[in-house]
Amino acid sequence: MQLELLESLFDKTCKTKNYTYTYGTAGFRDKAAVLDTVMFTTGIIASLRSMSHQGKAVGVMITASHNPPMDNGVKIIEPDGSMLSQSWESLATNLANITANENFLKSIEFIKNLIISLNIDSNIIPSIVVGMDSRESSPRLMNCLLSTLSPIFNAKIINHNMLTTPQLHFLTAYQNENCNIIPAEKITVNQYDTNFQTAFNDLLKLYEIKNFNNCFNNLIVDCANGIGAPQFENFIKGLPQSNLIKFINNNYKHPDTLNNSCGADFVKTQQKLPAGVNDDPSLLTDSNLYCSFDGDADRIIFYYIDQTNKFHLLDGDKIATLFAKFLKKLLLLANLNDIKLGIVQTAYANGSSTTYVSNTLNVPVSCTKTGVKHLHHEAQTAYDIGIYFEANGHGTILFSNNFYSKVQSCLEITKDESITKACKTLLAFSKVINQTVGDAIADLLGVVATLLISEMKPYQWDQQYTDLPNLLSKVIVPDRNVFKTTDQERKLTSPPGLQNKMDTLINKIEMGRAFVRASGTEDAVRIYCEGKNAEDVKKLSKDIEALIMAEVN
Ligand SMILES: CC(=O)N[C@H]1[C@@H](OP(=O)(O)O)O[C@H](CO)[C@@H](O)[C@@H]1O
Ligand SMILES: [Mg+2]
Repeated sequence: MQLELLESLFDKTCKTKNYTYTYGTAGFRDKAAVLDTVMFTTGIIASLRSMSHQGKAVGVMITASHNPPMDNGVKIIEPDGSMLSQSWESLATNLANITANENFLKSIEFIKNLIISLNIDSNIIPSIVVGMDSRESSPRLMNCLLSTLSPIFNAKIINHNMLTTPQLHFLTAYQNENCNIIPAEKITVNQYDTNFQTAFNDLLKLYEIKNFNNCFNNLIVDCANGIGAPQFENFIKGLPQSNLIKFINNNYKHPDTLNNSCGADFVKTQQKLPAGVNDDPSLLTDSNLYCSFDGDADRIIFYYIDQTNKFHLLDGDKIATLFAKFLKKLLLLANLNDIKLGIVQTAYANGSSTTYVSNTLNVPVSCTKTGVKHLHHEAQTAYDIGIYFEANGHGTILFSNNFYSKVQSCLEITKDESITKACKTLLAFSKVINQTVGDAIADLLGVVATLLISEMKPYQWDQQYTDLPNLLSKVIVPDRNVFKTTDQERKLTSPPGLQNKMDTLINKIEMGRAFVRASGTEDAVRIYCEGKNAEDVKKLSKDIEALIMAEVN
């Protein structure tokens, strides 16, 4: 390990100094112009992480998801495909800030100490799997990321170039799981495609479904002008009825259009159709199902329009309840009552969805802090089938070992046809889902399969419960770090006194609920409000915004 090369390698690719990086909700995110240094140090941290896992492959994805085109970011993926262990977040942040603000001897000292304290064998060769989204800055930042890997660590690098975040999560895990049978350099996105195409086709075969028109005429996919466009366009070549899928906002070769008036975040926060749908009147009918990916295709939300052209959102909460109802029915059919099914949400989940899950579906529901890493952890530890979704469409389902062994043994002993079919469906469905992370493509397959098997149209799916009117907005403040929260981010502890003032306003409106927290991905403070009446919600949101502005100015 040639750590003395650090400074000369840095000077070749990076220039940002005297800058403080923070680790946000999903890794480092900032203006692309200042990210060179943190990319450089992330390559080092990823190598050390791989070495601490005996050289197993660790993934690094360059993306800023739903953020505007001039932003970018980076996240590290654990060998099993999950997000970087939280105990390493501060190590990654410290190395970035030492390198940006002190001399290189300090960075080298930090790395050496880390190797000693974590008992890392420095003879181990790290293995790194990298990918990036379609942003203009991504290739330059990739260069910074890769710059230390060969000269310092002699690392094995698999570069998948442009692909979606969940594809990289899946392929990182896949490479580790198959390291004895498939050489790493033979692993491409084709393995991802084949895996999920086969899973989806196998599930539909169980029900002999050949025609999708019982549920929708066309599926309109808004790709946010991001990397999801080429990846999903290629993917659908292996699907039946792919002629029913129409693309909008698939202009990924023009990165300046990324997330611009389109994509999951736009549609969810604006609660309206994205750009591009109105350009072609033939796309606008009440018999279509619509969906939007975000910029790196790890989120998806659905929507439809009714006969009066009114827009109806089917967000992450609706996806979670659709899956919960479907899976619970299968568990009941198979008498698998000891498999624990539950839903994990954040405070942004619509209050109606939480009531519906607890009171109508009779399914347990947990609430965690914002950020997939928190939901994922809860789903994994609390349930055998842990369905987790953020309201914005970021989520997946985790199936435990207990789930697989119970379903498998039920399948082996039963002679009952309907129990057999329910068990086979559960197993096949679990393969359609990307269990490493939320995945727009895999979640889309899961939703379409559920609708087809349940013979449900979008408006019938929507009938599960009615969303309470709600509003998500953001305000820019001089220092968002003064906003500190407790109770899974539902209550402010700082600035002092602000929560009490908010409570007085919230208590005035019927079924009022609101909270404020600092964003972990943008330089802003988010305000969420809901209540029985849309006008009250609007007013509450404005009043809270005014409180915040009075507090910080
Ligand atoms: C309200 C909201 O949608 N917050 C998003 C957003 O986080 P913030 O910390 O709120 O900026 O980006 C995260 C990463 O994509 C996502 O996990 C999260 O749900
Ligand atoms: Mg994303």
